[in-house]
Amino acid sequence: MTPGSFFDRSELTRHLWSFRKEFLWVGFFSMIANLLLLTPTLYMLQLYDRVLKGRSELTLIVVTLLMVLFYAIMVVAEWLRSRLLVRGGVKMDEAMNAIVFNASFAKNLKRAGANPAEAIGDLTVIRQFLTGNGIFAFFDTPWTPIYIAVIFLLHPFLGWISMLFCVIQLVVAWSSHKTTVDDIERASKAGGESNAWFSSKLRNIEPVHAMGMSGSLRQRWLDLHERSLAENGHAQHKQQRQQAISKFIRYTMQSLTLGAGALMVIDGKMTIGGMIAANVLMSRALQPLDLLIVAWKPFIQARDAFFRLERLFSDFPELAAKPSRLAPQGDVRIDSLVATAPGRAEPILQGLDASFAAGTVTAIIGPSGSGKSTLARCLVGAWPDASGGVLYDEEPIQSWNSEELGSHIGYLPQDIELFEGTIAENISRFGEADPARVIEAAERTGIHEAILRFPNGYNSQIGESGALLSGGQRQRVGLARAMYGNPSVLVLDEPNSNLDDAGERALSQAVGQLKQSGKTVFLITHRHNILSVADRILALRDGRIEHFGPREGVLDVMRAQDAARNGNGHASANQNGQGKQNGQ
Ligand SMILES: Nc1ncnc2c1ncn2[C@@H]1O[C@H](COP(=O)(O)OP(=O)(O)OP(=O)(O)O)[C@@H](O)[C@H]1O
Repeated sequence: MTPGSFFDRSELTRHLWSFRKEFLWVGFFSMIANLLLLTPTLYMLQLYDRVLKGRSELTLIVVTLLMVLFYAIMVVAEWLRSRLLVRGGVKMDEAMNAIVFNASFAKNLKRAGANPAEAIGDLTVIRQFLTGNGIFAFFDTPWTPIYIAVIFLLHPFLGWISMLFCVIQLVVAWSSHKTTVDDIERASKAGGESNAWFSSKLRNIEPVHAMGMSGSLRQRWLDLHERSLAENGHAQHKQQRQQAISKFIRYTMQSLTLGAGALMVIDGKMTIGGMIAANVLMSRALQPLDLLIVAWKPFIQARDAFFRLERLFSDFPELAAKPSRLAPQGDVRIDSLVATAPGRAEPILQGLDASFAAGTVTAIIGPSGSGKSTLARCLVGAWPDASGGVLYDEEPIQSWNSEELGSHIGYLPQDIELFEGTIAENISRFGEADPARVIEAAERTGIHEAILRFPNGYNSQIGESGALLSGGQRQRVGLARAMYGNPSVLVLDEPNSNLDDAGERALSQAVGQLKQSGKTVFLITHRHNILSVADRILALRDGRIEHFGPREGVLDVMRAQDAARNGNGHASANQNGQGKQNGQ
């Protein structure tokens, strides 16, 4: 069998198609389970119409044994179909999770504002739908007509009544679902918003406490919470009213079937056994319809999740692995680099050109908001929405295998961004830790001794985002992570912002060693004492290069400009050297 056009339309549908065998088996077991659901009806008919009339104990034993056997087969069939679906769901998850991870990773890198865990959540929603009870409704509902057909065999009048009742049941359940679904969704959204708001404030509890903000924040939360309570109350009220109506109609229908059967018995058109059997069959026929209505919402959620994932895969397809290359030598060039943040239209960097030879240290300076961190992100390829380019060894950064290149880059972001785990795991970038290299990196940043003083040394857990470390320790662990494995290029965004004098000395020493071993280092800083280790300075202003050249030359020009701004106009840039240089 080849996939039909629907199953051929995307990677996701092709994966679904690969589970067709499992679905066929589930259909087969559903058929057995549903046919054997007729067991109580048949048993009852045999008891009333054969055993009791004939007063035959042997018949009773035989039909009872058959009944037990049928129930056993039915239960095994139900168990097997559940097992198949659970296994299929897990297999589907396993087949898809790496692709979902990569695609959602690529999406988050491009659009920082998007819900980061949406795609993983979507995969879970689909798996839960496929392995939950809801999907059985879709396998069981087609059997409702069979039950009704058997009722028709008992008596056509009862058959018509049961058909009518099924339609009523569907209409009632559907209208009750329709009346309540929006309110339930609003209530759950309001609850989620109120909880999310509360949790986000708990994460920043210290300033809240220190600056006495809890009263006003509590008032804001109470507003949200009260809205959530009101929405919940409203939704529950509607749900209960609908449930009462449904209950009334269901009980009435059940008894009316019995009453109609009794009428048939009085008229001599049916046996008592038939009357009771029809009643049991009626409730069997209605059961999958009930389940179908309950399963409808998860089905819609799974369908939406499915389409979202399809869109994600088509927007961020798995790219063929880029060819392996030797480690970069460390020559970096930026070529007419125009870059902006994900989701922002106006460019932040406005056409930068510069080259940085291996074995040089460049300090990137400039006022707040001038684009230093943006340049750092472009240099490490974290913000790929750039035009122009960043080239490593004269090859565009996009043409490198990003995981391979990443192992040759050391990056310390401004917010440091450590991960929950041990110190050793963080330093070794959660790869296979080489203890000697972990220690070497820690020693370079001067934190080795401090780590040894922790109760579990390098195996100490650092908590979420490194919360159990001090600001300076976090920064040094982040620096050690950047230096781990001797990368060719290091981009350190404000590496000394939390360091004490000893830390700064260790950093300067480490940068000196990196330079000597031919590494290319970028230091983004507001603090001028670290500038002494830089060979060159690149000064940014409003996303453009204001100065770029040897350290002393640029510093002289800047001093002259400062002096001119402060009224000592005689110290001009021309007297003092290079002005804007080309970075040679
Ligand atoms: N994620 C983002 N989305 C939209 N705009 C951003 C984003 N990140 C930065 N910007 C904007 O880009 C500009 C440059 O920011 P950037 O962080 O690169 O500056 P910076 O020179 O590193 O500043 P600082 O010295 O304060 O860290 C700022 O105007 C900022 O508002």
